[in-house]
Amino acid sequence: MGKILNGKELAKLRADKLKETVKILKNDGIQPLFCVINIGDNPASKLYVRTKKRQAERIGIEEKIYQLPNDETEEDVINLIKKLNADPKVYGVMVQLPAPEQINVNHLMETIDPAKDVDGLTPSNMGRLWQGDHFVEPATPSGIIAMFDHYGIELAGKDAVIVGRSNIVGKPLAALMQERNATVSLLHTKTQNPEYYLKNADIVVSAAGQANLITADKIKEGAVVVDVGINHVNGKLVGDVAFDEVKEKASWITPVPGGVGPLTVESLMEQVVKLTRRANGR
Ligand SMILES: NC(=O)C1=CN([C@@H]2O[C@H](COP(=O)(O)OP(=O)(O)OC[C@H]3O[C@@H](n4cnc5c(N)ncnc54)[C@H](OP(=O)(O)O)[C@@H]3O)[C@@H](O)[C@H]2O)C=CC1
Ligand SMILES: Nc1nc(=O)c2c([nH]1)NC[C@@H]1CN(c3ccc(C(=O)N[C@@H](CCC(=O)O)C(=O)O)cc3)C=[N+]21
Repeated sequence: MGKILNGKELAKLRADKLKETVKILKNDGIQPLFCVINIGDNPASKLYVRTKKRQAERIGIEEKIYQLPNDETEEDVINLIKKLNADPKVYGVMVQLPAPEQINVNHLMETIDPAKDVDGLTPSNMGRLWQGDHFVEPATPSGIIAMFDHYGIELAGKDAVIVGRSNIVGKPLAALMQERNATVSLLHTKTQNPEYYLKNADIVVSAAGQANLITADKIKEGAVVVDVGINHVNGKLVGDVAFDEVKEKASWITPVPGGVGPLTVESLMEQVVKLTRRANGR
């Protein structure tokens, strides 16, 4: 039976350490502060923004939320980002995704100062990630790598499959895992024969947003299974993995909730502190 990759517990461990670092900064008069721009009234986004704020407060980080209406223009959001870029008290700027359709997310990402890019999603930081010379990492991939490190899960030479190729999860995670010498396949809805890749994978990461996508019959005995998916089925929060059956076949598995989610939030806080320190030359 698979052992549990306890993201919640690891997130707490890392947060306690980070809190100490923040305490030292604050003693020296440096207050880590980041801003989250949330456009529209997507209930899930509002929940995430609140979860982040709670976690930030626990660590001693200030989070300022800019809640914008659903019909906000791209130009207005860009102007807000420019204002935050210019504010020396602000060390991080991020846009909660998804954004309403009148907004081209790439245009927003191009506007965020790469030195304040806590989400690691600006073109230059995404580019650096693939060049192997990065400073910030997108939160979810960063949390997943921290989890592999903590539990001693070796990536070198392993066959890894990531289901989903989004800019916030699949693509940056592929960069980080291949940097650790895994051989990475990125699967998506046009993949001809997903079963072929999954059956051979030593490590499976699912970030598709489809409940029960990964069942026991699809994976290799002893695979490491990481579930990024967040789905609501009959009022219950589940991932992409059929947890009860897959845990019998996997060597390691993340639960949902309590797996990747808490690590995502914690990793974001790590990036806020990293950028705050860098901006202050420490
Ligand atoms: N726990 C956490 O911290 C986080 C959780 N999430 C969750 O992860 C999930 C993915 O989010 P996000 O990364 O934003 O991705 P998107 O929702 O933007 O995209 C989903 C990706 O999965 C692919 N996909 C969907 N269904 C299948 C399928 N049946 N077979 C193969 N590929 C499939 C899509 O392929 P195509 O490109 O061809 O459309 C696409 O690349 C969501 O449930 C989200 O809520 C996201 C971020 C953080
Ligand atoms: N610019 C941007 N960056 C993101 O990183 C980003 C985003 N936009 N948009 C949405 C997704 C999703 N995401 C999650 C964060 C925390 C949990 C989380 O804390 N989950 C808890 C459960 C929460 C609950 O009960 O609903 C858990 O899995 O244990 C989940 C998902 C970040 N995302």
